[in-house]
This record gives sequence, structure tokens and C-alpha cells, in this order.
Amino acid sequence: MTPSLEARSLSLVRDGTVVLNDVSFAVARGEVYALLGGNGAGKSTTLLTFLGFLVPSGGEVLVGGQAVAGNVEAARTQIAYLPEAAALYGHLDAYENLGYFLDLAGRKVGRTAMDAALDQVALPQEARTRRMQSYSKGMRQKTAIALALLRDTPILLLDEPTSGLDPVAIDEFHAMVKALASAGRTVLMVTHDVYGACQVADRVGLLRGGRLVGSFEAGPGGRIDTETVHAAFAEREAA
Ligand SMILES: Nc1ncnc2c1ncn2[C@@H]1O[C@H](COP(=O)(O)OP(=O)(O)OP(=O)(O)O)[C@@H](O)[C@H]1O
Repeated sequence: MTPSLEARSLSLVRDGTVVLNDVSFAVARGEVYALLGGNGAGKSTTLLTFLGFLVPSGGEVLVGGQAVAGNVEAARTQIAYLPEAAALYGHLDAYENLGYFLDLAGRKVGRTAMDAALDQVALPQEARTRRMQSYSKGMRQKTAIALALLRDTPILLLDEPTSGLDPVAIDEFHAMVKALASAGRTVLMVTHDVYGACQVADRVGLLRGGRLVGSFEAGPGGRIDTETVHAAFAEREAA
């Protein structure tokens, strides 16, 4: 079957520096793939390439089997992207933010659907009509996740989605990601959290210095072995 997302020998230069070097991986429909790596490994760059914001200097990226180059809009309509720092308006409340950004995406969504998404991310009811400048980082993140859900796209790209969330919210978030994948959505998340990646992903790719240096999947126990991945990740620090 055609992968939902695919990088083929992807290389990318930013400001004269090679930040991605011959990276290849594919994510099937309904799969959760975590791209794991340390600071500066090239994780966010990879996501931006799938969105067509950065153009490969070698190789290509494909969304739904179509090369992103030359067809950026077609790729973007299939993707909801959750950036690391959610860009929402502080002077608007959660409903107003959702309404505004969904409107921009050409979607009309009523209050009931918004409440269902905000319930799903467990944003407290009392907060929903408060201006977002009074929100904690975790509450802003939850609202941004609700927005990504309401976009109702087949593919989700998540950049460090659990940073700023407390441990209970992280567990809830991982459960939600798994449920979305079971329902057929494809999830590519980037993270430097070894434990979180192993908990939520079907497969983990290890990115180091712009190269994909390892790939891990669940063993007979049904889980990716955190110790193995951690050891591979830590090698980088020693290298
Ligand atoms: N706007 C930019 N212009 C030029 N180089 C950049 C830019 N943003 C990032 N880079 C460089 O590209 C490389 C990869 O950065 P990227 O943000 O993709 O890494 P990352 O794995 O997401 O890291 P982090 O975990 O710190 O967010 C780094 O060397 C970084 O310095």
C-alpha cells in the first residue's frame, strides 16, 4: 500500500550546513512513527519539509504517494501540523481561537464539535471562555491539539507534542494518539523523549546529526524496548 508519508534519500542544507543527509523512511496509514533525536538532529526540519516550507536539496518527500515538490497545497490539505510552540492568540478564548483558525482552514465547526475536541484533550470547561493569555503552557498545548483534531486531516505531524504537559496529561495524550491511529490516522511525531516515543509509537527512527542511524519496532512483548533505544540514543552523547 502507498505510504502516507515517505522520505526518499532526503538531504537538506540550511545556511550552508547539511542538516539532513540521505534520510529515508516511510509511515503507513494508521501508523505512529516517532522520529527521535537530540537537539539539532534535524527533527523539526524533517516536518517542515513534509509541509513544503523547506525544499530538499537532494531526494524527495511524498505525502499520500505524491511528491510535495510542485504540489505543496495538496500535501498541506492532508496534514494537521502541531508546532512546538502553539501559535494561538492570547487575547482570544479557546472557542474564538478554534473558530478563527478553522475558518482560515476553510472549515466551519460548531460549538458542540469544539467541545467534543476540547473534552478529548481534557481542557477544563471553565477555561474555555477565558482569554488564552491566562493559560498554562499545557492548556495552550491542549487547545492546539484540539485544533489539529478538528482540522480532521488524515495525517498529523506533531513537534514535541508533550513538552509542557504534566505526566497524567502525557499519558492521556499518548492514549489519544493511539486511538487516532487505530481509527486510521497517520501520525509522525518528533521528540527527544525516549520513553514517550517507545510508549506511543509503532516504530521509532533515531536521527543523529541529520542521519537516520537506527530504527526500532515492537518485539514479541508488543512494546519497543526503552532500554535498547535509550542505549542507542546515549551513544550519540559519547560520540
Ligand atoms: N532557521 C534556520 N536557519 C538555519 N539553520 C537552522 C534553522 N533552524 C534550524 N537550523 C539548523 O538545522 C539543524 C537542525 O535543526 P532542527 O530544528 O531541525 O533540529 P531538531 O532536531 O528539531 O532540534 P531540537 O530538538 O533542538 O528542536 C540545526 O543544526 C539547526 O542549527
